[in-house]
Amino acid sequence: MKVLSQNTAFGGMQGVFAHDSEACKCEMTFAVFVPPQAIHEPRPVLWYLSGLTCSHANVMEKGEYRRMAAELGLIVVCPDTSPRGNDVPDEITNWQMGKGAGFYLDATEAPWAEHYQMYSYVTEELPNFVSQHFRMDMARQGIFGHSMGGHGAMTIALKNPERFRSCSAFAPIVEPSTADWSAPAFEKYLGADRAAWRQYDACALVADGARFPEFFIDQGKADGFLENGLRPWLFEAAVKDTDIGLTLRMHERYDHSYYFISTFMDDHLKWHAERLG
Ligand SMILES: N[C@@H](CCC(=O)N[C@@H](CS)C(=O)NCC(=O)O)C(=O)O
Repeated sequence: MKVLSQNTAFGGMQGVFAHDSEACKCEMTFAVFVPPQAIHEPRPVLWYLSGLTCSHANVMEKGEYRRMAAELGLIVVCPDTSPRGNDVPDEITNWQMGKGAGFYLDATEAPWAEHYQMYSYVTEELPNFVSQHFRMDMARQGIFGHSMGGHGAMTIALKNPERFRSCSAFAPIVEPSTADWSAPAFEKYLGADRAAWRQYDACALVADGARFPEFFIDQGKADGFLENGLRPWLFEAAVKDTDIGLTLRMHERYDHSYYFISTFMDDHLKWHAERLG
């Protein structure tokens, strides 16, 4: 593991690390916050998945999670949003495809499939790797994220309910297979057969029988992507006649930015801590 930076914060450690990923066939960078309690005992792990155009750094710099994570004793891991490097295909002028837009899926179509294996990377390779380096209690894992990362968190929780005890999201894309800003990417990554898209779509997963005990979603009403990209009411409708719990908070005046995320970050950390023990 390459140490890119390590800084003391709130008695714990904020680090940025890199490693060679087999799944993505490139070097991947990720951030880990280790709370002071992890010096003495393994602590619960919270995975934060970021949105389009982001790397590990956006939430680390603007998410304001460290004070509360240190207080609650939560390890927070922030992966990148796509494979990186000169060998990795991209659409340079399209921020909704390629680098920074991995959508937390395993691509099956050329030329994307060779590197864009973000589902396997985030659910298998990275957890196996980081748990060897930090004092993590892997029996207590939660997952959350923003926008494309909210989609990632919700689909990963629905597909792995035995693994995660808690899931929440800021402004998630709840039905990416029908949203303007994700359906074109799904077609390129997964091909034209929409049946293959359903495993990466929270609403479709619920319709197909996937279950997770409860979700917590915060959404700003002044978010410019609300109507065409995010549409949390679709998830509300999807879970309506199921036993899936949903706390959906719609906030006047808040937009899609990290000003919104950081405002409600403490609420999300507490939600997870209550369920992770
Ligand atoms: N580049 C897009 C905006 C993309 C965007 O808002 N990305 C969100 C995630 S979907 C984000 O977190 N951006 C990085 C940041 O705010 O630090 C645009 O010009 O409309």
